[in-house]
Amino acid sequence: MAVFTPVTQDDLTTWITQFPLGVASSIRGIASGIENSNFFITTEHGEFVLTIFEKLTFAQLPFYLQLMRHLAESNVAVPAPIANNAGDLITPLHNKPAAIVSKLDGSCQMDPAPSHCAAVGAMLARMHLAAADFPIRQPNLRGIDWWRSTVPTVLSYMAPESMILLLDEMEFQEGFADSEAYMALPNGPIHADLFRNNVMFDGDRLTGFFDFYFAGCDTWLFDVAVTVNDWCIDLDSGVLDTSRVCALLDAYHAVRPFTASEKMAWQPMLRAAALRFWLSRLYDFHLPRDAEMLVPHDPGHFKRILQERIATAAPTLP
Ligand SMILES: Nc1ncnc2c1ncn2[C@@H]1O[C@H](COP(=O)(O)OP(=O)(O)OP(=O)(O)O)[C@@H](O)[C@H]1O
Ligand SMILES: N[C@@H](CCO)C(=O)O
Repeated sequence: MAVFTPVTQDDLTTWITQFPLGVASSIRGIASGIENSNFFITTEHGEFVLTIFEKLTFAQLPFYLQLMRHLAESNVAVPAPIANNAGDLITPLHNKPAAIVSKLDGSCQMDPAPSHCAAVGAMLARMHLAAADFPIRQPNLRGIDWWRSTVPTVLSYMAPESMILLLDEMEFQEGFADSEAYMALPNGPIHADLFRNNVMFDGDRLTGFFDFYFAGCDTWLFDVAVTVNDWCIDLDSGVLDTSRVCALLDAYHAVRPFTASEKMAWQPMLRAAALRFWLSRLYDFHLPRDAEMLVPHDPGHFKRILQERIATAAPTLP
């Protein structure tokens, strides 16, 4: 159960008066999710999602909420943040930052077909283009600087064979990050965590991307690689499914054509995207916040994906 900070109906009834949403009639904790406390709330104006941020600070949050507002205003389907009567998108609740956003219709597609991957690829490209003129800059907080500081922390928990893989990959990624092809990659605000569980579909219609709380400025190709590494694989083996990869990449390319430098950087970027989630899962597994409340994601899943990307070339970019 991922409600770290409980909110009662009484808490909500008082707090909601600062929003133009009328009286709140219900609140229900959302069990899934590992980062924040999430609730579905119903008010006189409809259904919304209330999030209490457990780690992100008041200083970091404007980037995410303003980005979602910017995208929603650019007709990219994402939850629209609701401002309170003073115009603030982030307001304290139980001494933590909290926000209300619109609720997306539908449910997550956990067994995607090529058509779902194509819808995700096309919208990802539209999102990158729409976010390009977003004025706030905040780095991807799970980028290479975070990898550098996290590797020494997790190494002591790892078996020798995994340590060697991790250290070798870090060395490879340091070289990649210094390469001319990397420096030439187009960048801007990215979602950075666009897994199957962060996209809603109503039937076959994509109704929105959500959970922007790992978003940051980074290369667009990293976002594509994170997405492909989750949407286009066999979950047991990590092996890429060519038809889903091609559907996603072709649909992305039709909206925002890949550049020559992106074509050169594709294979190492898939490895970078695997490394990022192997590392965060290792960290959460060995240094859990509250061991009683969470079943940590399996780090071995992304170790397998990394090994597979090293061993087998992915379909090339169109
Ligand atoms: N705007 C929204 N509209 C509809 N449902 C939502 C929305 N935001 C969150 N949810 C629901 O809440 C669940 C948890 O949300 P979310 O993924 O943002 O949590 P989280 O703690 O950041 O999780 P994680 O980082 O593990 O993905 C989602 O799986 C989804 O069912
Ligand atoms: N998508 C991440 C969880 C954080 O949102 C993972 O699967 O490790």
